[in-house]
Amino acid sequence: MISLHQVSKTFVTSNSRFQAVDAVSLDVGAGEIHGIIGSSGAGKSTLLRMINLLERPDEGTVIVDGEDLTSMTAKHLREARRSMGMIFQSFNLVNNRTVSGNVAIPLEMAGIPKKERSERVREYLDFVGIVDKADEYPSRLSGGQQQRVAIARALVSRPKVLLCDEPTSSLDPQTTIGILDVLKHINRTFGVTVVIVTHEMNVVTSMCTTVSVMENGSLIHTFKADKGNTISSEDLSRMTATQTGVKVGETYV
Ligand SMILES: Nc1ncnc2c1ncn2[C@@H]1O[C@H](COP(=O)(O)OP(=O)(O)OP(=O)(O)O)[C@@H](O)[C@H]1O
Repeated sequence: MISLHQVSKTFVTSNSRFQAVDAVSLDVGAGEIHGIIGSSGAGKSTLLRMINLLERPDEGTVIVDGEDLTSMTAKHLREARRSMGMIFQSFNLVNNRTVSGNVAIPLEMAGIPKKERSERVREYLDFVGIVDKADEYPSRLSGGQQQRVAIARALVSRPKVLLCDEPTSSLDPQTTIGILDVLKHINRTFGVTVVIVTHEMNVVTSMCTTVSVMENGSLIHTFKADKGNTISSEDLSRMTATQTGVKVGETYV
């Protein structure tokens, strides 16, 4: 479903250059839940953002669902991006729009008629369990509820891929479990391929079927779970703390 081939990214500022991602190749199969772990600054978010070309790689190719995003025109890329949803640690909701108004944004941009828009918004708010909050504003919701709105907004275009950048890092453990359940449910119900950047051990062990470990911009290891299972903590424990950047509570494994 996702194939990154030798992608690299260097950030250039007025007085420095920093290679965040260095010739990484990665394949994520359809229906997988793929974790990206590694210590802070290893290049995880940059790699994730290259999948939908929020960061355009300096070199290499990005192929999603058989299409080479790196060689597309801007118009074609905008269309291709509709098959990829994305959620963030900080939710990124529009505060002066209601919950429904937020979820409707991708449908408005795609020119979906109002009646169909309302039905789809309701369907996905129902799916994430917050249809009763449809007319509230984001500031009146808890962090977990806000992330559910963001998930509904990412799903409403019926994407094939969901990119998650530390989606539970600002949530408490109980709320995290609820959000992970929603993400697993999305994967099982719609067959959506999920790629998730995380620092949290329970995210990896409770849902990931494959995991990439990044260090200094390179992909240094990939784990695959046994068929039908998720990655075990024993597998991860073979890596050193600095390599995985994954923590249980405050303890790195
Ligand atoms: N837009 C940018 N301009 C300049 N440098 C950047 C930019 N984005 C990222 N970087 C640098 O690239 C490196 C990798 O960043 P990235 O966010 O991908 O790491 P990460 O592994 O996700 O880190 P963390 O776990 O702390 O979020 C960091 O040193 C960061 O400062």
